[in-house]
Amino acid sequence: MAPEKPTESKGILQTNELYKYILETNVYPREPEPLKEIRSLTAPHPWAVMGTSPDAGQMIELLLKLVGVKKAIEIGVFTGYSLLLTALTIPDDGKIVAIDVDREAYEIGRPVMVKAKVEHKIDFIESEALPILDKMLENPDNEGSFDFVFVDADKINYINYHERVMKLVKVNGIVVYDNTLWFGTVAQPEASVIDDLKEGRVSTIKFNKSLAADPRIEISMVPLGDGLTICRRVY
Ligand SMILES: C[S@@+](CC[C@H](N)C(=O)[O-])C[C@H]1O[C@@H](n2cnc3c(N)ncnc32)[C@H](O)[C@@H]1O
Ligand SMILES: O=c1cc(-c2ccc(O)cc2)oc2c(O)c(O)ccc12
Repeated sequence: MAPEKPTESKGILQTNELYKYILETNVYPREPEPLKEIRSLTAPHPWAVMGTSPDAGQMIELLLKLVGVKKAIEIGVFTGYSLLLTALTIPDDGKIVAIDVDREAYEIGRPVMVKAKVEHKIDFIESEALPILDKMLENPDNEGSFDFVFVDADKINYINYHERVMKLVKVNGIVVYDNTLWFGTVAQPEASVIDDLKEGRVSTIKFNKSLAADPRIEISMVPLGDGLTICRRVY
């Protein structure tokens, strides 16, 4: 049986009704209007499923506030749900470096960021993420200077992003990786996984193992959306 995609479906919860219950009681009533607007602008996009789910977004918002994030990096922007969420949450003099190869998708959400008066906090860079992270590391001022990093891009590069991100985030800073359950396939035998998900399954399993063995971080894997792994840089 093909795995269900997580948006508007139950993810790893027991039922879709339970997921609907969580959204309707806890999430939608508190979701800021500009985020609702980005969701509806994104809905017709053929890859709308990639947008951060609002329940995962709520958890990220809580983390941003708990840590008091001022400087952030986002790898994987798409139409900008998580980017706008971050921009709305950090203070007016906060900054987010947001990297994505796809400017067209970003342009779908950008008018909402302008209307919400948060665009001045955003530095969108249209590029592959790895060379940008390497370039950022050439400037010693960037080392250990970021409070928060959200990684939600090509899963096969998560291992490569992690090494760079560990140098950019400060001690006690937070890094969140999305899709660390990869549609539940990380716990399924390869033979039962559809071809489209096989490559992501292998890289996600390898990545999860490497995080679990990394002494520089404390971690918690949260079964929200498609799985979020929250890491705190310890040293
Ligand atoms: C899952 S979507 C991001 C969703 C986004 N965080 C949101 O809340 O809507 C993944 C994004 O990663 C981007 N991407 C994929 N490979 C990339 C790479 N090597 N460098 C930069 N961006 C990449 C894609 O263009 C896509 O927009
Ligand atoms: O269905 C997807 C696909 C992706 C994805 C695939 C390949 C890339 O290079 C980047 C992203 O990401 C997703 C995602 O982050 C999500 O939360 C749900 C679905 C998908």
